[in-house]
Amino acid sequence: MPAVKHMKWWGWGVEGVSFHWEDKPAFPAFVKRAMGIDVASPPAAPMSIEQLGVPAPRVSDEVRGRLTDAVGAANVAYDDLERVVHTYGKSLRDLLRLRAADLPRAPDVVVYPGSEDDVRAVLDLALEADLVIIPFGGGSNIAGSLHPEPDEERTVVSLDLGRMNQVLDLDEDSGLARVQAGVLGPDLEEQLGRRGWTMGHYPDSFTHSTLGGWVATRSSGMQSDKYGDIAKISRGMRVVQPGGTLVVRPLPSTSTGPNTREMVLGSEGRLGIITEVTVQVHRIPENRLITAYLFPSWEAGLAAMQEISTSDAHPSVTRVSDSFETQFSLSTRKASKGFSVSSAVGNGLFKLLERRGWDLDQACLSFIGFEGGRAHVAHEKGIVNGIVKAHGGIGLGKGPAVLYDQKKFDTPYIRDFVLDRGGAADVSETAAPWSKLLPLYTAVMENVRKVYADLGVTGWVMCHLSHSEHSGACLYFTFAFSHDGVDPIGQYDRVKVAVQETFIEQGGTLSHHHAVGTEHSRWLAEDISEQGVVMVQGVIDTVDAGRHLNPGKITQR
Ligand SMILES: Cc1cc2nc3c(=O)[nH]c(=O)nc-3n(C[C@H](O)[C@H](O)[C@H](O)COP(=O)(O)OP(=O)(O)OC[C@H]3O[C@@H](n4cnc5c(N)ncnc54)[C@H](O)[C@@H]3O)c2cc1C
Repeated sequence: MPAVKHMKWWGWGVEGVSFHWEDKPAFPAFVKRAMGIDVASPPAAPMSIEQLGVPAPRVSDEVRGRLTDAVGAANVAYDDLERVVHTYGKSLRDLLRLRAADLPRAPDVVVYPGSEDDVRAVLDLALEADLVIIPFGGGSNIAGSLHPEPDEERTVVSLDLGRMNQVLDLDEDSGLARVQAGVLGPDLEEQLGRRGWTMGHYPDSFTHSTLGGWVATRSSGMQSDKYGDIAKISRGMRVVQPGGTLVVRPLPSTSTGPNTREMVLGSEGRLGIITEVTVQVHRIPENRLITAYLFPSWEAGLAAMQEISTSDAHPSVTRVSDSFETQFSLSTRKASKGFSVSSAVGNGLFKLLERRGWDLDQACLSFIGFEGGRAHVAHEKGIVNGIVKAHGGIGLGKGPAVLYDQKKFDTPYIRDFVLDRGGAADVSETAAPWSKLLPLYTAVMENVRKVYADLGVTGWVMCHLSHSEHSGACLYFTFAFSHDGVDPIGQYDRVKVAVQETFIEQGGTLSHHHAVGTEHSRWLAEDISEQGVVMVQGVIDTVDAGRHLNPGKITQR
């Protein structure tokens, strides 16, 4: 098979890497209190791929022959491991299904095209032989955007773009790079970095997600405050569709509407296969600085973020955790390095804050990022320091922020650790105007705790604000509980529905950056109106009348 990197079939990240609590002294007590989990309890026995009972591939000899003709025998796979890796994304539901050997339908074949001509050949075959195509990037989505419909009778082809991973052209005058859609985050930044450029898109899933996947899910990276989300970064694209190839030229702006670029963003494979994207790139900044702050309350932190968003400072990152996420963050700090509960208490900071009247259980940790020339960074930091002070916050310096920056891509491994010990954890995020954020937050926290009480489970819910815009921001909730072992998916559904319904009731969107998929599609009409769904379905039906492209996602049809 081609040398395309994939994650573990049963969890997050690369084989052999996992979360360890032994060097984090506060973690055992925290996870016991939050979820009732004993870190010393033996983990669930690892499953073998044979235990999944993967359904046999349904592919005629003729289709096998023609797929080989289209991309070469070395780039077509029928084995169980390849097909399982390409069945699900990484949502909690996906992982629980795998652990329950719940695999009603897997792709019948995985195909690795090496060029846009290969993609065209596979799509033309799909139209002629009535096959289904599901484009695959890194498989990191958490919205149920990948799995075939359970009752799909046609042959399902997973089209993995992983061989198409090159920066094709860099227009340095315009700051535009033409890039193949299958490139993973680190490979993209490495190719741009060699020439002194960056795209600046760093989702927490950066290491295992692709440019095409980001566009197809309307992704947002942690530095979106400066670089914009993928909708802003992507200027041009090429999309192989049943009727022809959609070409969106990389213009800085246009009044030609309705906008086809906007239609492809978030289309989750339903409007064709994105083969190339022309993205906005920037010279690597002279300085990159992330600073930590501590606020006396969530309300103070939120008010400060709002003021920063409308100030003359334009930080690259704005993030404040509520007190619950702050406690979680402190529990995962290593004993010996930088800022930790013990070192903070030891150096008297917390005692000083208590003397000043702080309730430390309410303290909220914040990270603000700055990028640019030295004078520019100093100027912006000065503005932010003033705003933080005005809202009662204090600066903690670079120490804790350096640690945050180093471990941000490791945090996802914690979920597998928890899953192995009878726990369930997932996230839901939304965006809403500033005026609605606090009531929305309060309602979500109350409603999740009510569900935990109804279910009789020990659970935790925490939140941070990030991705600030002029008119509002994203609230990102993480929920975790120890399930009863009998019906974890049913229990997860109760919590997830409570969160999502509260988002809609309180004026938020169903997701700020995780897309619709199948996980959020039941709230689509409430989010974009019934007429909005009619328009979206109309575009899908026009482009793909035969439902050959990832059917069932976004609109459930
Ligand atoms: C731990 C974790 C952290 C995460 N953090 C973030 C975050 O910070 N920000 C964020 O935005 N998201 C985040 N996500 C969600 C996920 O990483 C994004 O949705 C990402 O954009 C998916 O990219 P992918 O390449 O993995 O796509 P996949 O999961 O492979 O596919 C997602 C969808 O896009 C379609 N697709 C993929 N490639 C193409 C293509 N070339 N043409 C057409 N359709 C295509 C697929 O058919 C599918 O419908 C996170 C997920 C996890 C598990």
